[in-house]
Amino acid sequence: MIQIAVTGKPNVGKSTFFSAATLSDVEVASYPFTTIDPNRAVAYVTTQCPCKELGLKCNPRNSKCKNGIRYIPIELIDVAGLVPGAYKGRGLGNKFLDDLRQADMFIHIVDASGSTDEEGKIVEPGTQDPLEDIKFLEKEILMWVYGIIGKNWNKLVRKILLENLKFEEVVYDQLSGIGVSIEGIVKAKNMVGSRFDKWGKEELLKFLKYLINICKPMLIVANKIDIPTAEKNIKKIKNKYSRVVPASAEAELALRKAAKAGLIKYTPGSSNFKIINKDKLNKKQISALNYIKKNILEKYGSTGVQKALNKAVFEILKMIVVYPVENENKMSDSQGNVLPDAILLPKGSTPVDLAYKIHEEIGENFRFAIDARKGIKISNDYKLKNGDIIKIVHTA
Ligand SMILES: Nc1nc2c(ncn2[C@@H]2O[C@H](COP(=O)(O)OP(=O)(O)OP(=O)(O)O)[C@@H](O)[C@H]2O)c(=O)[nH]1
Repeated sequence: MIQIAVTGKPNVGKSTFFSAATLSDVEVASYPFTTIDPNRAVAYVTTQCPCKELGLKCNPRNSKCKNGIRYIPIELIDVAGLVPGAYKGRGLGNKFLDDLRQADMFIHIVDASGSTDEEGKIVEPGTQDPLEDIKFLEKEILMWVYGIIGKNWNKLVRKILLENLKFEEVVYDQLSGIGVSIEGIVKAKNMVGSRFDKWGKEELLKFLKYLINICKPMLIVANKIDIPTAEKNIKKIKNKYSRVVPASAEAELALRKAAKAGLIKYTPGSSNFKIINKDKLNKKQISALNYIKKNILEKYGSTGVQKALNKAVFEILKMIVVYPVENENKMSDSQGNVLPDAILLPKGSTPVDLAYKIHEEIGENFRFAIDARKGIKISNDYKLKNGDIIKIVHTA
């Protein structure tokens, strides 16, 4: 399953974001992994389920479908203990970096309203610059990676030259534990441009910065947009960073709780909700809902929480959703479950990649694939598209 680390200094709303993202009124009881441990839980990305377009009633197994929206599980890791100097082991530094090691990317939550200082203490809104928090996290991660490879750098360079080794393979050996790839190393090296044996500390840091951006991409969630001072700061953050989603984790949590309690009808990510049980709401609750509607949903289009998850998976990690079926006429598995599984795959994946993702044996015995919508055989180098329904034909 895709793993996303949720990071940020204390009091920015990490736990609120985490609770909101992992609270669902879609029936999740059948998932044994809903709460993995206190710091890990299952959240969802959402996409249109093909059931609506095909006029079918689906019976999902690995995901859920509600009103034609497919909820596909991903794992969130709540990474606590980020304080300056984490890379030196301060605070829960090592735990923090260890969590990050496993993640495919991270969502960095900042207090866009500027009301928490660098240690996480509450201050007057608008007094703290959220850009400082972003720079600080980038530095922590960079120095952590530098700590792994920096002290041996000259030795490694000599080894590459003397033994005629490949740069990317030697660097990969050093850094594979933190989830980097050979392609990422080559790309980052090319981005620095100059010859690696001439690099000083500055170039090495530059290389590592590029490498982190490629292998551990970051999405910034500019939280607390319900506080007016956030607006100006969001412009500032967006001027400097391209991957930013304004959000109000608190508003999303309130809406999901109200939906779960049957008070409102609300689809995460949408720009509205409908009150269905007004009698059960008190004046304060109605006024809070009105505030959310006017100051968040109408102004920003959504609370940003679901948008952040979807952007992380579909835009930053570049995933697509493919639906494997065994019976291409009924769009079902062998037991008749229609569109049973929604599989997340990297863009550019081919039918054989899907086969391996379903099961190693199916991958090994792969023969060809059929596009179930068109009922035709597709070539083995066909690049799967988002929403494709595919039958894999394999030897027994
Ligand atoms: N106004 C506003 N407050 C929020 C929002 N999200 C969280 N908060 C508040 O910010 C405070 C801190 O939220 P938490 O979710 O506990 O923050 P955290 O980052 O997990 O903090 P630590 O557990 O200390 O690391 C709480 O009082 C939340 O109610 C938001 O979107 N808007």
